[in-house]
Amino acid sequence: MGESLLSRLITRAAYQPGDILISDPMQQRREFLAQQYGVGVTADNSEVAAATEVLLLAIKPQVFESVATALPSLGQNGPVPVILSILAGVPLSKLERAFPGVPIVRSMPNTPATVGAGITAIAPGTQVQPEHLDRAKTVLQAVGDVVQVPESLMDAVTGLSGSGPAYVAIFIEALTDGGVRAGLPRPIAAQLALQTVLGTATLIQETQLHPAELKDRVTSPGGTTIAGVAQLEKAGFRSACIEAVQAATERSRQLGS
Ligand SMILES: NC(=O)C1=CN([C@@H]2O[C@H](COP(=O)(O)OP(=O)(O)OC[C@H]3O[C@@H](n4cnc5c(N)ncnc54)[C@H](O)[C@@H]3O)[C@@H](O)[C@H]2O)C=CC1
Ligand SMILES: O=C(O)[C@@H]1CCC=N1
Repeated sequence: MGESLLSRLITRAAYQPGDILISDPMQQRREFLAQQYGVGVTADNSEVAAATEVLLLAIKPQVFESVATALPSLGQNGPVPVILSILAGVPLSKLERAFPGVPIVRSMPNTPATVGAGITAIAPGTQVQPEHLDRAKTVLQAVGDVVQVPESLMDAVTGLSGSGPAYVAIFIEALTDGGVRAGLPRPIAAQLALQTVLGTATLIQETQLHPAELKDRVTSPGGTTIAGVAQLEKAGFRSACIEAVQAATERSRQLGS
């Protein structure tokens, strides 16, 4: 996810590669990132503690405690940076205990950020002033839309839009398989499935139609669509989507505890 944000930030010239320093313990990753994006790299997390504007935390929640404990105090020799955390589940209370007095913005982006079509929810911590929030938004708006939510809703956001690209990808893959089963060559089925999802999302976005209204317009009496819809309902498609978001939300809560 860190690389998704990085690639778009550089493409949009929100930051110059020379102004970015990335710390990663894997040599292969460091070499790849330096070569691909021209950014500075280090294996020493404490070097990123010298960040002056934004310190993006993009590690796994499971290693947060050990990484945070090993970092020196932030802003020792200059301005205190805003910490922008994208960690699933890790609450502001835990982040603020690890970095006392530091402005922290908890956020949940998603992978369409890579192509500037992401959506990120943010929740500011207790030390965050309007200028800190602006700084965080500048980073995140370079990769898509930004919405602010109460922190209590961040796990639900993680279950929906954070994890959602995987659900949609499975749907596209499954539609493609359906086309293949119905006799279409796979490349054609894949193109039809992808453009159907993309086109429907764009149609709903541009017309502001309620999804149910669009469904009704496609569904001719006694026609093909209602036959397909009936099968989706029989297989519990809606329930599967609702339960998927719920399970991911609960997992997000677990990761932070
Ligand atoms: N993958 C996604 O779609 C999204 C992920 N996130 C969050 O982003 C974070 C990263 O997730 P992914 O990108 O999926 O994982 P990832 O495994 O692809 O990336 C984690 C990176 O952290 C590095 N790393 C491991 N230990 C480290 C340490 N001690 N110090 C510094 N770097 C270290 C790894 O080498 C790797 O490059 C997680 O907290 C996740 O909850 C948030 C939104 C969406
Ligand atoms: O699967 C995960 O834990 C991360 C958080 C949201 C999307 N991917």
